[in-house]
Amino acid sequence: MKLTVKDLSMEFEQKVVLKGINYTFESGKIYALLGRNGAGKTTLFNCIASDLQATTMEIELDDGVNVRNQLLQEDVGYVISTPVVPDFLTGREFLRFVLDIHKIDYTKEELDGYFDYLIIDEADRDILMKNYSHGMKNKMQMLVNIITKPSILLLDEPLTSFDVVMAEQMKQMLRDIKKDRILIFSTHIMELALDLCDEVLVLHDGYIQEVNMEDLSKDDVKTKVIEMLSEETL
Ligand SMILES: Nc1ncnc2c1ncn2[C@@H]1O[C@H](COP(=O)(O)OP(=O)(O)OP(=O)(O)O)[C@@H](O)[C@H]1O
Repeated sequence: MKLTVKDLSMEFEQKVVLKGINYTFESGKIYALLGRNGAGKTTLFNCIASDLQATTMEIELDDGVNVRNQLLQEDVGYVISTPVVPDFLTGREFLRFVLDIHKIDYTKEELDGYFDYLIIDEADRDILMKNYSHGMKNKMQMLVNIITKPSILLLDEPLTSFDVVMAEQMKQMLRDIKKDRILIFSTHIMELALDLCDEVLVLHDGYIQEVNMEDLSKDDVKTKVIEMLSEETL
């Protein structure tokens, strides 16, 4: 599967944030998106997820059989660092709701299996999610995206609230699912990008540049990324 983003620009009233993004993302790889604060990483995700109307953008999704020029809502999963879950539902009610609307059959054991997988304590499964910690809300958000299997998964700094055990488990899960999905992962943690991701992309001055990592050590890549992000303009 391939997702091609062409001529993506995004201009807010006072500021041009994205000037011309052209890139083809492929399934089987995890892409790290690095950029300075305010570079436009979230804006880029919002445009791909149609949460924002880009000023200009063309899209091509090639699943190997068909090519489409529009993304459907179910094509894109979006995990944001500040998770939004319905506070008035318990974790179990929310999960049931998600499974029901996606017409996925489940037994009580399978439902508990999802919570077990995410290491959500039995005592927490039937309390309102408004009482969940930030990390627990994030887990629920991640779980929805595991269950619904969107072709494109946008992850905006998703691991920062997870404890070390959960973060490792999530990294492994992302490696496991990358074969059939396009995964784009924004982070400020360079070690995480280099550990988890197959390609490193730098968003700077409104454009994306791929970091050629061939024959480079991790330290060399880090130096290169910092140099790229420090440039006044590309
Ligand atoms: N709805 C909006 N209206 C006006 N300006 C916006 C809007 N959304 C984002 N911006 C501006 O776009 C720029 C990019 O913001 P964005 O959140 O995409 O950056 P980011 O790379 O995700 O930053 P960070 O790493 O700090 O999270 C910022 O200058 C921001 O103020």
